[in-house]
Amino acid sequence: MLRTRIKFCGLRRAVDIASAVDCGVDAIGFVLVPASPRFIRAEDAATLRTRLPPFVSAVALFKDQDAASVQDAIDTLRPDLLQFHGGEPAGFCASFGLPYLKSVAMRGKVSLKAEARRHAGAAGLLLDGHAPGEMGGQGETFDWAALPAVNKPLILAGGLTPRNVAKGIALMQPYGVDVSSGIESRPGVKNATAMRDFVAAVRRADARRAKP
Ligand SMILES: O=C(O)c1ccccc1NCC(=O)[C@H](O)[C@H](O)COP(=O)(O)O
Repeated sequence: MLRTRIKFCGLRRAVDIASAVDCGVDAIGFVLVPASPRFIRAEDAATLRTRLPPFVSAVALFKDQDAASVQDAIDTLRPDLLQFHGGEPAGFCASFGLPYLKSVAMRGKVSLKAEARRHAGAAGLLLDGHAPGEMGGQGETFDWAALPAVNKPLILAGGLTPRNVAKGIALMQPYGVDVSSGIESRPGVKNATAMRDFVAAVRRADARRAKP
């Protein structure tokens, strides 16, 4: 059976980490972008990271930060995966020697094939609903349609909620889904019921996907 991978992003509280892990999430994103309302210091993220059991990954998010700040945060948090949300070139993203996701702002004209070529070294592309240059975590969807075949895992993000995630999975058949504001009470404060409903909706969509 297909299993859409699930990442919850922008967690800042131990209680939210515990709820997310209980739901069966695959990855937790820590937003290390100082301008974000979900910003968490790498030291605090490292403390929360100790609560992640085996097979739940820690993802460190950055947006247009300099190499020294990114490296400092990596040294402190020791994430499994990096996620770059700005205009970072492929060479910069790859220079830290860790697998990375590159976000693609889906507002405007985008060629996913060109992005996949540009970021040939990326572990995957994260398709987000905001405009180029904006921060992620805006709760904005984009025009969902069948995805072109690219030789990279594609992660659907941007404005997902427990109510619409099944539709996104059915239309786009992504490798994974990523959600932040759709499972929040307010920025950085997650809602346990919404987290549970989100995972349940993904699993129902997976069960439908598996049917011939
Ligand atoms: O969440 C932020 O504040 C943020 C700031 C700067 C760069 C990225 C950020 N978040 C990324 C994400 O949370 C997700 O990858 C994605 O954008 C989905 O967010 P949402 O539309 O709120 O579900």
